[in-house]
Amino acid sequence: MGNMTQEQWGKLQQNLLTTVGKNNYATWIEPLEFLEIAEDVAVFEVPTSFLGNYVSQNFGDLILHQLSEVVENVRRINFRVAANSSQRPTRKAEIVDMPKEVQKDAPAVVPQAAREDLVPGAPLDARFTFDTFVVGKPNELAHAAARRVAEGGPVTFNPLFLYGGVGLGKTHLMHAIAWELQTQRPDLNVVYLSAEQFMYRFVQALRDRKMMDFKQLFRSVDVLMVDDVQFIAGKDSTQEEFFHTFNALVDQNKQIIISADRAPGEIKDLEDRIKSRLQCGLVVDLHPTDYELRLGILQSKVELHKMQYPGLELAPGVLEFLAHRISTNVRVLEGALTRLFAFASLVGRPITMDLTQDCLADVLRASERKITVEEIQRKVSEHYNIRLSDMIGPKRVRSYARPRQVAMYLCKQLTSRSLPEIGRRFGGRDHTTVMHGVKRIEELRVQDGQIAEDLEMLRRALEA
Ligand SMILES: Nc1ncnc2c1ncn2[C@@H]1O[C@H](COP(=O)(O)OP(=O)(O)OP(=O)(O)O)[C@@H](O)[C@H]1O
Repeated sequence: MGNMTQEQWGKLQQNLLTTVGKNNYATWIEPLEFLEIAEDVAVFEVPTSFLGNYVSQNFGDLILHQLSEVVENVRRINFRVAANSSQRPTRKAEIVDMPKEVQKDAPAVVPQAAREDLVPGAPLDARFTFDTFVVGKPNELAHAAARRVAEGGPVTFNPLFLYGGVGLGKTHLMHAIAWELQTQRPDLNVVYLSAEQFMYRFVQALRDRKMMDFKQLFRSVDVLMVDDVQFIAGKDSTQEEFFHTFNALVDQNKQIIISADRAPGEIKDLEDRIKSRLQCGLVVDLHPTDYELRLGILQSKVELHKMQYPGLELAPGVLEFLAHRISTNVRVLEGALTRLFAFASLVGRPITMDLTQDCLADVLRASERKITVEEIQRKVSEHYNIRLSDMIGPKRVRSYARPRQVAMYLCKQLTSRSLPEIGRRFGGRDHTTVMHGVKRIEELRVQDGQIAEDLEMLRRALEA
């Protein structure tokens, strides 16, 4: 039988720190208090049984191995939960200044879902599966990446970062991944929640002095999905905690999936170190829908409505009309269809073109297409295969200058922006520069067949 002094345990902890990394160490090893070696069992005190179980499963062998180099005949480790652990004085990690989110952003009453201490995830929507997700050109890459992650195989890109405008299917894809993983890999602990819920839970843990539980909970998931991460921009303490959670999981090679309404680099008030972390894996965007995708989505949703309202007739051309006219986002498209079916069934008439126009007059008016300068810049930079930042930036080489002029020309043609306004959105250029650019493209349009063709293609893509 051997024994170990606190000093030896201190040294051993140092070794463990280098082996498991700073984050894991702070979360899992530091809270262990060495008590004694009784017979061949090394006994540690832990603040919660959860921590004990986790350490035992994930670091047990490692600790045992390192212990056996210092003391003879240790064969097992035992974790004893500290008596009165819930009333124990707060540990170092829990003594945190209340962040400003607590006073400023968090509501006085934390939503019910956020109070379920031991369940970090939010419920999944049963309708959001891969089966119901319609794939088209604008979302095929995001869909393929989501499918890959949903296989639950070795982590190849971490994180998967999905971004795109409102209502384009980010949440749908994330839920689909979660459903699929739950079926294929029930052994994995998959957690989905919005960045807002992450913040509520963090704030609640601070208030209740349960930061250790919070950290353990989030660091023990196998797949973490955080929706709408732009929400934590400007919320310093939440960002800080998110960053640590993120790093701890990446260190353990656990899959992370993040969504946002824009690319990581474009989220304002998000710390640079987080931005760069978010860009480390695969960043894919969901493009605005095109006509074919909208029609596909409508056709698939119509099947459900027909089941709900059997016998309701749908005149040919109505879906095509809606796909053409409502191009804002899928949520609006779905809402329009639901309303149309409900209305037709109430008045007991078939869904004709006339009825559609009556019933949806406001939606149709509201979604009259307004093309923005940003959309034009994006489409044109994609078309010429240059980065958006180079199009807007100061470089004057021909390979950037020509696309820039094309984009300026299209802004003049397709938006109601003035020349000085357009100049401002192209990196603060003068209106005379814009004027020159527009003139140059007008000339080239006549002389150069390729430019004329590019312009036509871009215009059609923007007006789709
Ligand atoms: N490709 C698609 N196929 C089928 N349904 C879709 C598709 N894309 C979006 N939807 C539907 O559109 C609605 C909005 O999608 P979702 O909530 O996933 O959007 P989001 O990108 O997360 O938007 P937000 O930025 O508002 O959170 C959902 O009902 C979803 O099922």
